[in-house]
Amino acid sequence: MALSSSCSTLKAVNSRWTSPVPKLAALRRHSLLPELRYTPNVKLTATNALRTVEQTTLTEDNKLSTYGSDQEDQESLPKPRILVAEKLGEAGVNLLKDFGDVDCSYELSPEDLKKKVAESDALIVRSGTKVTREVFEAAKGRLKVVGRAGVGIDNVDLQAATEYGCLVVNAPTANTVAAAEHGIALLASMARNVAQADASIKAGKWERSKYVGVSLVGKTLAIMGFGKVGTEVARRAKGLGMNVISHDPYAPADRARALGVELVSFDQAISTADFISLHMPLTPATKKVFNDETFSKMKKGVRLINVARGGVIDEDALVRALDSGVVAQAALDVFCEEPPSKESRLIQHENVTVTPHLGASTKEAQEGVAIEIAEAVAGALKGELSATAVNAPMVAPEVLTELAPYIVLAEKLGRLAVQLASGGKGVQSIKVVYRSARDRDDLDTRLLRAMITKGIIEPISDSYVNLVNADFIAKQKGLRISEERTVVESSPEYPVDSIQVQISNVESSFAGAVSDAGAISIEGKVKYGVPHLTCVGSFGVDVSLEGNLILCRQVDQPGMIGQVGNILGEQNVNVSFMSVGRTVVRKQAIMAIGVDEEPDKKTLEKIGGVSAIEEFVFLKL
Ligand SMILES: NC(=O)C1=CN([C@@H]2O[C@H](COP(=O)(O)OP(=O)(O)OC[C@H]3O[C@@H](n4cnc5c(N)ncnc54)[C@H](O)[C@@H]3O)[C@@H](O)[C@H]2O)C=CC1
Ligand SMILES: O=C(O)C(=O)COP(=O)(O)O
Repeated sequence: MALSSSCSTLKAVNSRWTSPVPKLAALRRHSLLPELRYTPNVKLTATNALRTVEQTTLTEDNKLSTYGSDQEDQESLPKPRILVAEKLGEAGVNLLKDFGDVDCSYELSPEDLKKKVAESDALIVRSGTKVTREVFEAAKGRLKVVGRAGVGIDNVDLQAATEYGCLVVNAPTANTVAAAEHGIALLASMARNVAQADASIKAGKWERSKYVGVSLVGKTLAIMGFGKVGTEVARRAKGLGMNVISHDPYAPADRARALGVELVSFDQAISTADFISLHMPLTPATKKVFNDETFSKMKKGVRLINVARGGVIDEDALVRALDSGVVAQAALDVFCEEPPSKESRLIQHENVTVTPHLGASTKEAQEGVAIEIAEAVAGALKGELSATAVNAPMVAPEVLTELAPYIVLAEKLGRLAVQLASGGKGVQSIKVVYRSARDRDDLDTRLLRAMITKGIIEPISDSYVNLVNADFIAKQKGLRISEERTVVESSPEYPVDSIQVQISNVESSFAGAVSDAGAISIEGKVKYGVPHLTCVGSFGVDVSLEGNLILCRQVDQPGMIGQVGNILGEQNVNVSFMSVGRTVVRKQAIMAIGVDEEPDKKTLEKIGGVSAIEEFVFLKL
């Protein structure tokens, strides 16, 4: 099929892999993600552009290499090669075969995987294949898409993928029910000793009194992480007559209420539950969150189910809790190391039931996941935008160059705003106000909005947010993000004068950040290319957004800067910036202090102990 250079439909673009196409350059101009396909050695791609922009090193060469030249026209193009490295449902494989050359090679050694990716345009994996930096290095730019046939992407080195310009997509919805059902299966079989009794009877024994179980009805189940899987577990546990509570600092209370689930604090959840089921992602904040200290707060005889990720539990501490009887039983589908060592005391413990990461392993889920990932991978190879892309912004290079410092500002404002929110209600309603001298059509705020969303969501989830998936993720998380433009009389040479992020209907950990209108409100500007915080609540400040930040609200009186500066100095914490903002002289002021290091708890307590300081908060940027 021949295409003229005026062809602009996606359908025409899509035919590129299935039939000889003479005018490659024409297609490149119309593809939504052209750089994913035709520039194996590009320095800047849709995927790595953001990283490049964050480092503000976009060069003219980069731009040229992204879009190439018309000299690369070819007479015909081969089909893309897709390496499927783990068992994938047949429907998905067939879908891929319609589109490319599919190589299903399972259980490859790391060395063989590296050899194969050098000849593959796409790679599809589940949780058993580690897609490391070495894999991307070995691919030498050939690998354009990695598809994770499932939710968790902790086995893919996303930073390396981004650096190598490789798009990563996942299949976040098709295995939700399967994971929830497995959680319920483990809950019920653990309570009734099904696995232990089965092993006993097969060993020729008949031990009826040894395997007396516990009932579920009327018992309290704490669901840690009220996301897609947690919600489905709650629905099912309710049907079993259990009293369901949940801890999820970011879940909307109305969604929980609708299911008759009470959202409670972490300590309340673990100290009152008879059963605890884990459904939070593995993030730096949740790593080993179940440890000696938290086990000691649990009700003696609690039962634990983990279908999320092994890394949220300190496995040695769990063995100690099982030995002491604090945890009566545990049912585990996931482990810090998979497969776990045969000698693992945890695996061998008589009160532990284990399955080999089977949460997503139902016929139905695997067919669903296979189709979801096959469509995402094929779509990405065709140059379409993917709703489940986890690392791919796509904006014209010249727009990226101009927006670079504002992108950094936007993410930092999002990150700061969410850290100022507290209380059990969850963040739901966010308003972004851009003040700009530009015409509406002349300012593309998608990337800025995406970065604010990223800043808000990333500290509380393992979702990776970018231009492609920001709206999708925000919607999934129940976030409503509205944007407003205010025209100001400044120079249209600069795209944005200021960005304000407001979060309404939440309590704040820092009352000074709440505006007269009752919303958490912070505003920032770019000054000399550097993002600055310029307003907190009703207080004007001016502090560069680098390192970390301490905000103090105090009585406006002399000597405050000195006192706090001395406390930080004594602990060798370097102050990078300091700014004081006040509304009425000698009444109240806000002090914004930029610090290079993270002060320890004692230092922060000392700051809080200064008599004129009414409140303070430490924020990570
Ligand atoms: N065993 C298996 O085969 C499977 C495991 N999973 C795993 O289950 C987990 C949950 O998956 P989904 O529900 O699809 O994800 P999700 O993103 O829909 O839900 C995660 C929830 O955890 C919450 N959360 C974040 N930090 C938290 C914290 N510190 N404390 C409490 N809650 C917190 C989030 O707000 C979110 O609501 C993931 O880690 C996923 O990889 C998912 C499918 C199958
Ligand atoms: O989707 C997930 O996060 C899972 O843990 C499922 O993993 P799997 O695809 O079965 O290896």
